Amino acid sequence: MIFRDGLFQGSVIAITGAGTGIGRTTAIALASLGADVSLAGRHIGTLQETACKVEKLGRKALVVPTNIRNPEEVNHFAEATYQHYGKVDVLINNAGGQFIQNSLNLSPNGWKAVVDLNLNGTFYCCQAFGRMMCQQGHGNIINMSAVVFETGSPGMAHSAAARAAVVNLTKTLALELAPSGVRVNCISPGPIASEGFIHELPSSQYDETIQRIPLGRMGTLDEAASVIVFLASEASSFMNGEVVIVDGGTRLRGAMSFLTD
Ligand SMILES: CCCCC/C=C/C(=O)SCCNC(=O)CCNC(=O)[C@H](O)C(C)(C)COP(=O)(O)OP(=O)(O)OC[C@H]1O[C@@H](n2cnc3c(N)ncnc32)[C@H](O)[C@@H]1OP(=O)(O)O
Ligand SMILES: NC(=O)C1=CN([C@@H]2O[C@H](COP(=O)(O)OP(=O)(O)OC[C@H]3O[C@@H](n4cnc5c(N)ncnc54)[C@H](OP(=O)(O)O)[C@@H]3O)[C@@H](O)[C@H]2O)C=CC1
Repeated sequence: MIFRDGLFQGSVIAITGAGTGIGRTTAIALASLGADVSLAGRHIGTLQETACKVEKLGRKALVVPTNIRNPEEVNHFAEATYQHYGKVDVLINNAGGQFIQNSLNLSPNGWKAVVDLNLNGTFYCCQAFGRMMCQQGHGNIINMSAVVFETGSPGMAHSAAARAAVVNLTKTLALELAPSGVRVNCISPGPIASEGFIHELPSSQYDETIQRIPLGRMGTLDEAASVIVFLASEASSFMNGEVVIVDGGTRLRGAMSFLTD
């Protein structure tokens, strides 16, 4: 990490999807820079593994198993975090995902599950933590989109639509919450070599995906996490309602299809 030691000393940071991939890497990076963290996700086992790593760095970690598709569980995540730490400086809405399917074959429930996760879940978290941040008079929310928000993406209609909505939600919240001292930004990654992405990507598409990335490789977990760390830090203090694209230039080549037939 190129950030200075102790950058987040005294900060409390809540992260969703913190048991794996970009969320886990970000939580550990922030803890290594001094932050105490509150970790959410559905699976307690992976969250506890992240918590162990955070505690080995000498920082505190609260584990709150949460399905962000459920607004009551999200409210509990926010309340438990505030009760435990007394404040939250930054919320990172990292949890998300989808499955690849042709639009015409998507079931209503499949569409709903992905929109619920990526858009509604993000909104519930923004609302629950945003209320508390506005009361405390400061805060910083970082949402997760995906580069497909801009290009569209065959095989990802549900996710691309939800990610575009997250960008718009970010802008509206940036305007609504700014007078209360809360800023809201968004990161939009392209292909990042997380286990989740590699697992979801049909193996027959691996080589083609790499070829489509102008930098000739997928981004690393650290390369996604370091942009989130920047947005979480005061180095970005005059950024609000912004979308930071981290895709090695992938979007410049247009929409990427994930369909195999
Ligand atoms: C240019 C680069 C762009 C990169 C863009 C983004 C990349 C990434 O996001 S990388 C992160 C990768 N990680 C994931 O995507 C997580 C893996 N996905 C999932 O865990 C799931 O797909 C889910 C979380 C999105 C939803 O699963 P789940 O909670 O288990 O869903 P339900 O059991 O509630 O089922 C609801 C509904 O959805 C249908 N469904 C679920 N998974 C699939 C599937 N793999 N294929 C087809 N359909 C699926 C399921 O059948 C249900 O529908 P009905 O059967 O009609 O009830
Ligand atoms: N890797 C990439 O190329 C890109 C990734 N992204 C996005 O970045 C984020 C992190 O992805 P990445 O690290 O790659 O992949 P992962 O699959 O490792 O991360 C997804 C995380 O979301 C959590 N999650 C899923 N559903 C829920 C839910 N209902 N409630 C709470 N948590 C949930 C998962 O934990 P659990 O299963 O325990 O709930 C998991 O930790 C995701 O939003 C992803 O869509 C965006 C663009 C590109």
